[in-house]
Amino acid sequence: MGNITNSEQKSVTQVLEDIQIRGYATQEEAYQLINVQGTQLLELMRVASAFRDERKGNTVTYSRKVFIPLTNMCRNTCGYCTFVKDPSDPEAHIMAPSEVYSQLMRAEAMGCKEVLISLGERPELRYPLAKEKLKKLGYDKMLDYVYDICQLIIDKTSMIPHTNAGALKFKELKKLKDVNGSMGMMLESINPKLNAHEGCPDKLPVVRLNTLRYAGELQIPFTTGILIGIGESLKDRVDSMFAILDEHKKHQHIQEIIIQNFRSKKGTAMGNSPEPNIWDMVRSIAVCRLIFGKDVNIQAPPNLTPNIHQLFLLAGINDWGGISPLTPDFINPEKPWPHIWELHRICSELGFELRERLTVYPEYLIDSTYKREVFKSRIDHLIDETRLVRREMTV
Ligand SMILES: O=c1nc2n(C[C@H](O)[C@H](O)[C@H](O)CO)c3cc(O)ccc3cc-2c(=O)[nH]1
Ligand SMILES: C[C@H]1O[C@@H](n2cnc3c(N)ncnc32)[C@H](O)[C@@H]1O
Ligand code: MET
Ligand code: SF4
Repeated sequence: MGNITNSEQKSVTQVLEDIQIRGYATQEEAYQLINVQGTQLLELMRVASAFRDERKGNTVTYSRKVFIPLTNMCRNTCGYCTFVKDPSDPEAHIMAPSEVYSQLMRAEAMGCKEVLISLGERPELRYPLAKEKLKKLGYDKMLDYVYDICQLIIDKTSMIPHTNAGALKFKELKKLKDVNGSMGMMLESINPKLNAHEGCPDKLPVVRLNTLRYAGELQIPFTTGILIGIGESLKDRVDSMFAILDEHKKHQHIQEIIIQNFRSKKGTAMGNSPEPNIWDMVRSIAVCRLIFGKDVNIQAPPNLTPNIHQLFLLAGINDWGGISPLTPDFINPEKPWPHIWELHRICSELGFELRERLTVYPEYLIDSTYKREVFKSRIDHLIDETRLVRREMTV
């Protein structure tokens, strides 16, 4: 790790000047910046903020969404997750199409434009009971059901699906691409040895990185990110960001990076693990901004750390992600969304303007191979509604 008192190293001020001139940070520079303190931290935040301002102006966005937790059964057992339920748990479920449908109707009436489908990964491969429940709905594989639910959303509503089904194979992504505006999966961390991910085949970094690569090859506008505070080192944080950058450089498809803080929950393997502090978040956001440069969209969830939203703005985010007027964050249900008017106030106090956006960022609709005519007209219509500035849309 970079040691800021090492006489052979450039000063933080010098490093930040170099980054400003070049327009992005190198890996060595990021190692040096990920742990800065005091005034140097303020300098880091100033440069990260300036990068954000240069391309995003004072606009900060959010997506008005409804969350559909299609199933909470999962073949993984992440040490931080309370969303996952064992099939023997009375709360374990697969949502029936009629349940999904009635939520969709409510969401549309409330002005939601994104449907976030988020679910446990491949439960049918681990649990006979999950397989049986799925069979009753007429499916062998959970992902085939996901496809049909996305199709239902397209057919019956004006909302746009965004699926986060975790690690997926090329063929699975290829199929889901046609029925999603954008898709997502958190890398979590590049470190393959975290206790948090013991016994989680889908959390192996190589498997997650493959998913990022396939999504790139398929030109799917993709949301990914890292979890802060699950046992990774500071170096791991930087390395995770560079692993994402490598994939993005190949295919320019990463529409958004989420810097998400681990929240410790009773009853989980990590129930007694310490949570990251706000400065871990601030440094990670600012360093991420400097690594990825001015164009990238950086999101930090507004419900996982109440009361310090303005620090995230000063660290360089330009997005709050999905906020729902209807459903809780099922992954962190004990953390309510701030009211949208409250977020408006928080942003405007610092001179930022909060605007609604769609699940897919308009500048990422650049793939002329999209055969998804349905999304083009829908997105045109919704963009008018959200007052979003259309930036060089080519479709
Ligand atoms: O409510 C949530 N939304 C999550 N979202 C949705 C996010 O807030 C936005 O609504 C979408 O990414 C659209 O930009 C994710 C999306 C991804 O693609 C990958 C991971 C997440 C994680 C969360 C999450 O933990 N909670
Ligand atoms: C959908 C995403 O939610 C995140 N996730 C799951 N559990 C937690 C938690 N306790 N705290 C913060 N984020 C969490 C993971 O990063 C996953 O990829
Ligand atoms: N299981 C998926 C993942 O971890 C999405 C939902 S997590 C509660 O990436
Ligand atoms: S975080 Fe996702 S992959 Fe991990 S146990 Fe929960 S639902 Fe499964």
